[in-house]
Amino acid sequence: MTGIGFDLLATDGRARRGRVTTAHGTIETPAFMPVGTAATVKAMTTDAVASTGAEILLGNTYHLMLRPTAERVAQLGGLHRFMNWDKPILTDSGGFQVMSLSDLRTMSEEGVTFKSHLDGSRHHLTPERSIQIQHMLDSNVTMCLDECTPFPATEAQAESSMRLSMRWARRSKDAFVERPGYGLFGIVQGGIYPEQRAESVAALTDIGFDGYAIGGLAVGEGQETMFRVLDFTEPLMVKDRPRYLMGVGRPSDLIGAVRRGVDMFDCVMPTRSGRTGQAFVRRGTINIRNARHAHDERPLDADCGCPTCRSYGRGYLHHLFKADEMLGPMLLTWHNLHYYQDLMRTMRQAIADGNFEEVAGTMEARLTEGDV
Ligand SMILES: CNc1nc2cc(C(=O)NN)ccc2[nH]1
Repeated sequence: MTGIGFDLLATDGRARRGRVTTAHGTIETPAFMPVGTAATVKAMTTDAVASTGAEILLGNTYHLMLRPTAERVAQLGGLHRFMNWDKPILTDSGGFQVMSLSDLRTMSEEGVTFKSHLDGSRHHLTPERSIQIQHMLDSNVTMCLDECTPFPATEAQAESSMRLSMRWARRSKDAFVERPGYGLFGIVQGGIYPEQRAESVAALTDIGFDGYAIGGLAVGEGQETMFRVLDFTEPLMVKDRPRYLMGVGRPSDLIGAVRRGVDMFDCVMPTRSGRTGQAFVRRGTINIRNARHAHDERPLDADCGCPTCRSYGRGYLHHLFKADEMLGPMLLTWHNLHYYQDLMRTMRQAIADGNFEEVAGTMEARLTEGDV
């Protein structure tokens, strides 16, 4: 196997059931990737993450290049060894974080220069450097360095930004070291504009990648617009390679995007909001800090089999958050990641069974029931 393998196992409408094969194991798709920003999925051990059913994690190049540096991670055996995760890892290119976290950024044809949000030190990221860093991290899935076009953007701005990203995609591909079980994904840009998205898909397909991400979404455009962009972009994409929708999303986003042919997702929602006391459940969301949970001995979700729901009541979880006890964020993170994996597992089974629309429709209806 050169690069990353992908088998399309079943389809149901535009929804797809597949399997990605890497040097560190396989990933059943549709798949959700927990975000492990600084070589840790916050508040979780890697064993706990594996117990939720996650088969692949996301690492952030921006954070790791600043601290502890890619050289240090390589010296300590690569990201798998460093963080004790022996399954697949996808790393992003750093581009999105540079634009959203760093200070004093200057963009040029060459790359992006920025100051670290940690200590103000200056750094330079080019397609070549980003690919090299991801190689040093021993990432199974490397992402091209691109520019995530801001929202809103005029069509001319989206076109110019996308074309820069396509030139960087070519440079990323030229810098990538091919290894069996390791792959490089291109990233489709083009804003909300059909012609720009089509040009980007064609440019990336012509270069040739192991998988294709859809970038530039979940940047404030709203769910309806995001789905509309998927509706005219996904049909243009090759069917024999994974599609990865970056930064998405809430449960209703995941259901709608799987329905539209997306295979892979990453999002900080289950982990970040878990740490703030927000639990995702089959009937919507619960903010455990709300006083109405103080005396409630029920679990977060009666249909959930996670360690949190098996052993702890809402009243206890409410107490942990009010007392600012670290077990609170741990237990809610664990529940949310488990729930997200249950959601993906349910969708995988429904596509294989040929009843995706019925199952998805039922889940979407329950999500709006509220009063959880
Ligand atoms: C949370 N929303 C969100 N949108 C993203 C878009 C990109 C992208 O276009 N990278 N090239 C990356 C991460 C994202 N996260």
